[in-house]
Amino acid sequence: MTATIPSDKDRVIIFDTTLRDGEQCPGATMTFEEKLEVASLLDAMGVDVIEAGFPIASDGDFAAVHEIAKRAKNAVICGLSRAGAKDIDRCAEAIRPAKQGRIHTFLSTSPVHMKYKLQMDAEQVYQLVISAVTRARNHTDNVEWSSEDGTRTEFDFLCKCVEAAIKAGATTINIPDTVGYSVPEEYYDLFKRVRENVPNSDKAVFSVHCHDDLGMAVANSLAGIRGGARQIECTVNGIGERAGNTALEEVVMAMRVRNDKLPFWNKIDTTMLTRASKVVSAATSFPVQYNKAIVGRNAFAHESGIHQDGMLKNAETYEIMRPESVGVKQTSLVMGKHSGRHAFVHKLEEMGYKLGQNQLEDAFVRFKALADRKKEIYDEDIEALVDQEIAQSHDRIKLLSLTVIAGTHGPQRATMKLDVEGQTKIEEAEGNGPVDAVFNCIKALVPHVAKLELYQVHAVTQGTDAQAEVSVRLAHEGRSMTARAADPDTLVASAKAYLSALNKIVMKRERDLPVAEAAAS
Ligand SMILES: CC(=O)SCCNC(=O)CCNC(=O)[C@H](O)C(C)(C)COP(=O)(O)OP(=O)(O)OC[C@H]1O[C@@H](n2cnc3c(N)ncnc32)[C@H](O)[C@@H]1OP(=O)(O)O
Ligand SMILES: CC(C)C(=O)C(=O)O
Ligand SMILES: [Mg+2]
Repeated sequence: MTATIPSDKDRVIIFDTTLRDGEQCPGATMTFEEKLEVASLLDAMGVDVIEAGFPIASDGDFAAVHEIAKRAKNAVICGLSRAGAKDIDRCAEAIRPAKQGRIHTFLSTSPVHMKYKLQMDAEQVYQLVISAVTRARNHTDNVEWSSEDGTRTEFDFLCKCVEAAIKAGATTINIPDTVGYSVPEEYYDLFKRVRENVPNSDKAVFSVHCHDDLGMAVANSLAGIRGGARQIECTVNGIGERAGNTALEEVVMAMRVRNDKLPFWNKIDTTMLTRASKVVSAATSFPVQYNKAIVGRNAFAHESGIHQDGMLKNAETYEIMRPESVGVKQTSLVMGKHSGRHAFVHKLEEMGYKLGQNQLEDAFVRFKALADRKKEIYDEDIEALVDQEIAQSHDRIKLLSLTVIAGTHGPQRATMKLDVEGQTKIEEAEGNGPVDAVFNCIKALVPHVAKLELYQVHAVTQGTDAQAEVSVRLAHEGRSMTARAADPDTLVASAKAYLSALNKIVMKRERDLPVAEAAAS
């Protein structure tokens, strides 16, 4: 097999605008320190161009761009500016310390933007494109020009502006889908046609910049690359104006995983993607949706039994990339109501349990019952459940059912059904509180002289649906018997814990006496 050497013509420049377009979305403002942290991570991750801010916007934005420009080791540091002298000069000053700096100047070219927003005619816009790029070019030879609202721009006018911008010295031409309006075929076509129609198009790198208003930012970006663009403007976690920008982690992994259909490459160290996502989420306080591609908490998690079984047999059954490739330690098989026996056994083995077939079957039935009632099943839940299963397998007294009436109007009343050595017994009792009623039921069903020494309740995990773990200590014949039981219902856990302690007493004596006598003695 011959290894394919990636060629420069297929190299895609990753232009990250998390700190500029990303920060533009309401609520995502980052502090100076947070911006430095994000920039340093992007630089280390292999991002080619970091758009660090919009220097004319505020002194804070200027300072952040300036400091990032000083610190960047590898990336080109870029600042955004409108098409005016003041903006461009301020931007040039901000990026000055960078080893490699870029001025990114933009101007709207669509009829609606020109008429209503800029209140300029096409000729004025055309002249302003030339003067802005020329001014930027006087500061640096790395100039990007964007035709804002490019996808709603009249085609001939777009080509005319692009040609003029390149002639004036722009080295990168960005045609943004500013309002997320385009569809992949159309965006592909746009780049193909602009590059074919603009005579000097070979003198610039073309760039895509997509918004996700119709959920097509990633698909559109990749279509633009197929159409000849070689720079993708994107943000970590896809944050940005309105519905956001193209998600960096998604385009990067799409090109890695589907290189057969998208034969392009980039320099990103993909093992840093998850960390970048977490850092940006923390800096912006924007949570990452659980099912977000690549970096969502469920991106490598499986709860359904059929999927878990497949994953245990071969990871390729349900995963198209390895979690390690994006910096996630390992696939997680989440135990829940959709899990099956294969995953349950695997989980038990991981936790160090080896159960016999019958015990396993019982534990699985109880696990399913618990999962039906509880949103998240933690390892501690399974531990409590299996420990109980093991402890109860030899029990002489078993709880069959329990109903308790509690509330503000006492006395509280419990109805309990027990299996006592194979015999079903039912009793009803009142008490001073529901727990007392439950324990009185037990005393009525299995009369005994053991005294309750301790009763304690803990939550196994957090949340109002957490299992309650109850400890009970009974004093009998000068010795204490302690037992624990867990259940999402505190009263059921209380009954089970009491019965478990009682069972221990009974077991001690059962070789000599029948159960009722043993308990009564
Ligand atoms: C598609 C995009 O993402 S574009 C980038 C959007 N990002 C931002 O706007 C964030 C930073 N912005 C800001 O801090 C402020 O808007 C500033 C500092 C840039 C300007 O503030 P102000 O001077 O108060 O103007 P304001 O924001 O109210 O209006 C924008 C002005 O810029 C003009 N303008 C808009 N785009 C451009 C452009 N590319 N080139 C020149 N002028 C432009 C508008 O026509 C309007 O001009 P007017 O004042 O003559 O009507
Ligand atoms: C400034 C430009 C590139 C932009 O963000 C857009 O058009 O969406
Ligand atoms: Mg944008």
